Amino acid sequence: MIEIRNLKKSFGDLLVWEDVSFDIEDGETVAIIGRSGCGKSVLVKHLNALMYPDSGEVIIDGENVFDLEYVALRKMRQRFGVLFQGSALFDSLNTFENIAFPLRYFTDYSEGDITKKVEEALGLVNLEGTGEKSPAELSGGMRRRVALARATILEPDFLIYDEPTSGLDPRTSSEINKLIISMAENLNITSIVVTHDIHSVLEIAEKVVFLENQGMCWYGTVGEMRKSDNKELMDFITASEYQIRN
Ligand SMILES: Nc1ncnc2c1ncn2[C@@H]1O[C@H](COP(=O)(O)OP(=O)(O)OP(=O)(O)O)[C@@H](O)[C@H]1O
Repeated sequence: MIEIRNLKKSFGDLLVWEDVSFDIEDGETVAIIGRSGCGKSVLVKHLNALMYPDSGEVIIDGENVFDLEYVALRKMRQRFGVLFQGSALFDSLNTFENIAFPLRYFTDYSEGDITKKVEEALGLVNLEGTGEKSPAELSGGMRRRVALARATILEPDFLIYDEPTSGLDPRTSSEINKLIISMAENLNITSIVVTHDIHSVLEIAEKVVFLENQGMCWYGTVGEMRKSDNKELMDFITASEYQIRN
């Protein structure tokens, strides 16, 4: 479980947000939504202490991540996988080597074990037989799936998705959303998804954190969001041009 308690972050005179508090239960999928620049990416960087707050705590399984020393910090960070915006694959490596990269870097698995794990991972994202292809030969949706296989290859407890469907057409976005759900279920991963895409939120998330006006404007389940009369939240959703009340 991740407990976010009274977080405040500023950069010089710029207050990004303050008093952000919410919980992420094991195995659940939480969406972080809000306008461009409201501090979604900054918030998720606090979860594994890639950024430190002005004040507040992030408690993972009882320990405040901002108190951890080098070895414990490294260990905690290894519990996180990240799916970066735009996939961030290594163009010079083929699909197999992109997925194998974290195994080569962080483990001492034999070549046979690496091959077995990468092939399993390719199967999980429905990309069997594409190991030899370079990222340039893949479609946007396929690249996203390779990135997902790479982000999960070390079997993280927590997976941060930064705009996982941005730039994809609705059908491909839906395929990625289904994979996010199946990854969460099959690998028992707790997922934190930064997104502008309300349709994705409705498809994949159990809880929603809405950032606005330098704070956490609304937090609740997707079911509660459908019925909410929070004006800022409704304005944001309406602006997203999606009728959730239908
Ligand atoms: N390292 C940094 N130093 C200074 N300011 C920063 C830094 N990182 C982010 N910011 C500022 O903090 C604010 C929040 O940025 P952040 O990237 O978290 O927004 P976001 O909600 O993820 O936006 P988007 O949806 O456009 O990706 C922005 O004003 C940004 O310029």
